[in-house]
Amino acid sequence: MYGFLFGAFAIVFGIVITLGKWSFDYFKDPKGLRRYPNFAPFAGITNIPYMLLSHKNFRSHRLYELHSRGVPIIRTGPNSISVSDMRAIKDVYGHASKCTKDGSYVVQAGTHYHLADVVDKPEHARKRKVLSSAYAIKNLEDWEFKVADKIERLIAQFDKRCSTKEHEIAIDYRPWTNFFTIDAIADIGLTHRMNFLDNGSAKTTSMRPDGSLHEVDFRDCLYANSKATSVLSYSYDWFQRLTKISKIDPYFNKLWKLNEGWDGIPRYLAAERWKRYQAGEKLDDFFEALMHDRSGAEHNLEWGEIVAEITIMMNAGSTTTAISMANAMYQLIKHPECMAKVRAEVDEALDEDEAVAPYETVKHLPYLRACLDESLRLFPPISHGLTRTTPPEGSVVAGDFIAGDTTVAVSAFIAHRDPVVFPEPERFDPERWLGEEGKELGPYFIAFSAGARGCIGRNIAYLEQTVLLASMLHRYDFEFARPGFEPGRYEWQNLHLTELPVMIRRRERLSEKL
Ligand code: HEM
Repeated sequence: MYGFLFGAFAIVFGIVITLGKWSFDYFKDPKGLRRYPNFAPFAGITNIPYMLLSHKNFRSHRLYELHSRGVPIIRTGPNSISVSDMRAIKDVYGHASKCTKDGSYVVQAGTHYHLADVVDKPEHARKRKVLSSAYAIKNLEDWEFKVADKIERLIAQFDKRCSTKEHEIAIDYRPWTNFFTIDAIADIGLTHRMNFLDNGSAKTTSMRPDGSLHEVDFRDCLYANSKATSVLSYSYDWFQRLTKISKIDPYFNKLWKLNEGWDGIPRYLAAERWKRYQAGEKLDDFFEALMHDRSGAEHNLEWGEIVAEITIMMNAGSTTTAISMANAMYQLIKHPECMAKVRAEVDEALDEDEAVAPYETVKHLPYLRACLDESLRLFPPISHGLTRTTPPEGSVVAGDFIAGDTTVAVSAFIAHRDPVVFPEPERFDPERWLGEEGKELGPYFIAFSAGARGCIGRNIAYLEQTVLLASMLHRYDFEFARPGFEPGRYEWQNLHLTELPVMIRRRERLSEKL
């Protein structure tokens, strides 16, 4: 009885002390952050309101509403701010910026950092050098046949699912874009066949730490990680404890279990590829570039680092591009005048019976690229503000001095809606990207972030998106399976669209020839 009372008293005492300290820090305000409005009550005292926002809502949309009222800097947590002023892009992410990735990357890292979560600048530069040969445009064009192979497999599936005058079939385009990008990156990166396109499913093998294997769903596992970390990673100091505590909740418990399945997928893929490497197979892929440079000098990476790099490649290398492909198709179906224009451009460039668009032929089609960029502008697959910390001496961000070790973030979703740079920001308007005026938008387009930590996979993303979209539009007509369809949007670590139910028909001009 006394033990129970003592325990309850200790918990209440702990809560009171913690709340007291948070409030004391808030009013003491050593960094001068109280001058910025809180996005919600208590946001200046604790990260809990932002974590709740992240759990329940589209956080960048909420911040956008607040910034649109003419507030350039909003406090999102005791030590974090969201900035909508476009000058902040250069100050926070630019090559000359002294800001670095912040604690949210550190708490989510595994035993070894990978290219995307390493914070230390020299260590990042070392990794980027190793990986840049793998991601170089030269390799990329050599690997185009791997992408073309995936297009052929997708076409084989879509041909079977085409609607006809007699028989209408609705398919969800969204998962197919994911099967496509996962199959493609596994082949480019590891010469591994996932066969998701052939199977129409993301079932795959995961390896437990003890080496035993089990079957999991790639997308379910990866998205579970994305959902859980998009909430909990905003509490840096408490992340590990919250991860344990959150397992009491059935929702989070399920996510963390699925996340174990996710950890096992790159572990399995790395082990399989390693066996082939050990057996002396010479394969032309990303893994080979991880092992040694072009002259054959070994990189001698630790096993944990190799698995970490494969993890980020399979994650960042598939999810973002798949979302982007589904969004572009959604926008084009929704805007038939843009669809007609881009299709005319593609048809003009391709032979009538060409099924897979060669990259060389379609990569410079201006309207096709403009459609992709406009879709990325409106719904950037990484939409939330990427968190950076100011250097210890502080830094000027958008004209304001921000004290050292403060988290600052500019959301692509918000920046891309600045009406001065992007007039009528909610309008899908590919024309804005054309000509000289279009080129001037470059510094404000941050779908791939910017500076030294900008996306290394951008070339792969454009290769896959351009070839896929051109091939699809050349072969099929698309329409929403439900007239007036609008997708739901979930913002986890990525901004997902729920589904994209469409009907596909072989274009008459082409099918007549068969
Ligand atoms: C449309 C597709 C893509 C979009 C919108 C995108 C977006 C981004 C963004 C915003 C970042 C910065 C992340 C941060 O600061 O936390 C990033 C980094 C990165 N992306 Fe992508 N990405 C795409 C495709 C890819 C692909 C296909 C790959 C790999 C094959 C890839 C691999 C990476 C890696 C490794 C980084 C970390 C780079 C570094 O810190 O040096 N991405 N990407």
